[in-house]
Amino acid sequence: MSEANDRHGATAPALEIRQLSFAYTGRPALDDVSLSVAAGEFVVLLGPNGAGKTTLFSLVTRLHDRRRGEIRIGGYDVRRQAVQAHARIGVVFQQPTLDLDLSVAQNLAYHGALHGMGRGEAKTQALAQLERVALADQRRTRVRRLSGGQRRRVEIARGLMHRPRLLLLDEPTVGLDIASRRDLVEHAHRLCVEEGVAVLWATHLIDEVRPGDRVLVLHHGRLLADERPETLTARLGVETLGEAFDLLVGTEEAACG
Ligand SMILES: Nc1ncnc2c1ncn2[C@@H]1O[C@H](COP(=O)(O)OP(=O)(O)OP(=O)(O)O)[C@@H](O)[C@H]1O
Repeated sequence: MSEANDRHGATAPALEIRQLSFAYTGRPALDDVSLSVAAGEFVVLLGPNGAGKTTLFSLVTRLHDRRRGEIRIGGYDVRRQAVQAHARIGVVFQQPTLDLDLSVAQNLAYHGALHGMGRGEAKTQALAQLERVALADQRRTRVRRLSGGQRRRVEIARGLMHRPRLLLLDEPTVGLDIASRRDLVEHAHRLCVEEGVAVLWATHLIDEVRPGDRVLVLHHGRLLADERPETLTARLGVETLGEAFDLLVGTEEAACG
């Protein structure tokens, strides 16, 4: 979708957050967070439980809205230009949100209708996205019969049906085995390279970070690092990203993996 870029210049980031702060009934959950994700970029939002990752996603998607700061998607302000902004986001939530008693295709058709897509367009997009995640031949299967990894792939296909430029994934590998986790990480990287989709991947698992990924370390609602693993380890004078993470957030809260 180049419309946002046409209007806002080719350099409009897929996501831009400026000085974002948010509190749940007086308790700060995000404190002055600024970040930007370029078009087609893969960025890991790494933080232990309670760091504020889900809260940040909730503010981008406007599940919560009482906050300070600015959020733009593809150059569009999520409050003042909500329709344009939200047409450009796909989301895979931490908790699975598929209807287990519907088929894969029915789940995707429902999403297409929610996004105002015609039936024909929704069907075409659903098939194209299911092919990308190698699940086209399962489209008539009830979701209940799929494995955890397959369900997550269906959610990614669904999140991309309306052709967003930014895909938010909130701990998408929770509960999956190692091979399925690796497949999902690889798939998300391919989306960036082949489709130009920007991906913000939230996790507490260090082993989901790949060399070359940009890593945002979030802890107690504050952004403590925004750099490549190799830059971060060199800056902190340690060997591994795990050691760097321990130093930043404290060993007692260190991510596993
Ligand atoms: N609805 C809520 N009401 C009050 N406090 C909340 C609410 N949701 C989250 N919090 C608190 O806000 C902080 C950030 O939580 P958040 O869920 O955003 O973190 P997270 O990084 O996504 O963690 P996790 O990986 O455990 O989901 C935590 O201290 C959490 O207890």
